Amino acid sequence: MTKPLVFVVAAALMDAQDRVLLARRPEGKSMAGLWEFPGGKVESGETPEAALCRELKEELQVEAAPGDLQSFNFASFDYPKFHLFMPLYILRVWKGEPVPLEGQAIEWVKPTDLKTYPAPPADIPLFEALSERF
Ligand SMILES: Nc1nc2c([nH]c(=O)n2[C@H]2C[C@H](O)[C@@H](COP(=O)(O)OP(=O)(O)OP(=O)(O)O)O2)c(=O)[nH]1
Repeated sequence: MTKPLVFVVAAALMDAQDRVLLARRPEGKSMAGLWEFPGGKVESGETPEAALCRELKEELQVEAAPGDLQSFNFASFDYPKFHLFMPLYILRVWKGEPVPLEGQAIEWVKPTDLKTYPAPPADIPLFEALSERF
């Protein structure tokens, strides 16, 4: 049996000091307690960029424009039950102060400190790429 391919889009919101916004997955979700990039699954009929803007509004009350999402990197990771394909965009421009609307903790993190945050395995190379670049 082949595993499902799950298409998730994620954003590294970066502030003027190049700090990155991480969100902690709440209790009750898979991988609870791990720190991840805001984002979520692309729904049928959506572009990846529209899906990410929708997720940012739902999770963080942040308004972003698809054209402000800059492609940065991607994860292609084989989890036991599915294969994750997850483009990561950098976002530096948005409207509103991020508010955690889904019970998640959020933190602004210096790229070089990302490695100290426990994260889903798919995210580790993305944390490394950000800390090398910024
Ligand atoms: N948003 C986000 N998801 C990630 C990251 N890294 C990573 O492995 N994932 C996985 C966790 C989930 O399996 C999936 C995203 O699903 P989701 O955010 O739409 O919904 P969910 O947590 O309720 O998903 P699920 O565990 O119920 O499948 O991608 C990341 O950095 N950000």
